[in-house]
Amino acid sequence: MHFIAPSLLAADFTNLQRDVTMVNQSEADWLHFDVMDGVFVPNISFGFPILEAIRPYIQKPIDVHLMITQPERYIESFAQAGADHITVHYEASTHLHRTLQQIQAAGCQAGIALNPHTPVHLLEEIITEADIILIMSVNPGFGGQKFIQRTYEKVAHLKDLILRRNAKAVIEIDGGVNLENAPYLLSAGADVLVAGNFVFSSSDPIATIHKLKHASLPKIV
Ligand SMILES: O=C(CO)[C@H](O)[C@H](O)COP(=O)(O)O
Repeated sequence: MHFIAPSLLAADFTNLQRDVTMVNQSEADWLHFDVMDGVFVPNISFGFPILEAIRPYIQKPIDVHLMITQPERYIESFAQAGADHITVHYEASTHLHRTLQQIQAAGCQAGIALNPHTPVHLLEEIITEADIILIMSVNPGFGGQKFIQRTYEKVAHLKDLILRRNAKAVIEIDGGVNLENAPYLLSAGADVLVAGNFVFSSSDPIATIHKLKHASLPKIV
């Protein structure tokens, strides 16, 4: 069964406790937490104070996605603030092998994110060290963007690489995920679906999470 990770970026920031409670009551598996620095991506989101504020209330693992330059400078701080997983961008970390070790030494699961233009084959020498590979299915920086169709093929390539190298990494998809593309992403090999606006802008977020959680593979006729 796949995992669902609602993205806090799309929550109502004037009602964070209500939205975190909704995630607790839902079938969501993780809470996705997007950190943007205004340099690696053209937007600034939130950081340590919000993570520390929600940590006592959220009952699910917090999946921190660092869209920041030189992420290695902040690994221990995010772990101390309550992160369970820390994902850094392939494009942002010069010594990625060392950064993954740093994340795991801090007691967190270590992830690598790929921008839409970054090919999967660049992971060949590092795939066995990662716990999570996050495929960006939009250009990072903003919620509510249109899903990039080419993602399906990329997920299938990544699944092949994971199987070929006997790696343990799970495949997470982030950006524009909805009930139309979810079955095809799962069919291509996705394990975790991040969903921001599709969940938080829906009239019944708990029901929307339920539908994503029970999305089935497309039927072949
Ligand atoms: O990483 C992100 C943006 O950079 C968000 O997690 C992602 O965009 C999810 O939001 P939505 O489901 O609304 O596209």
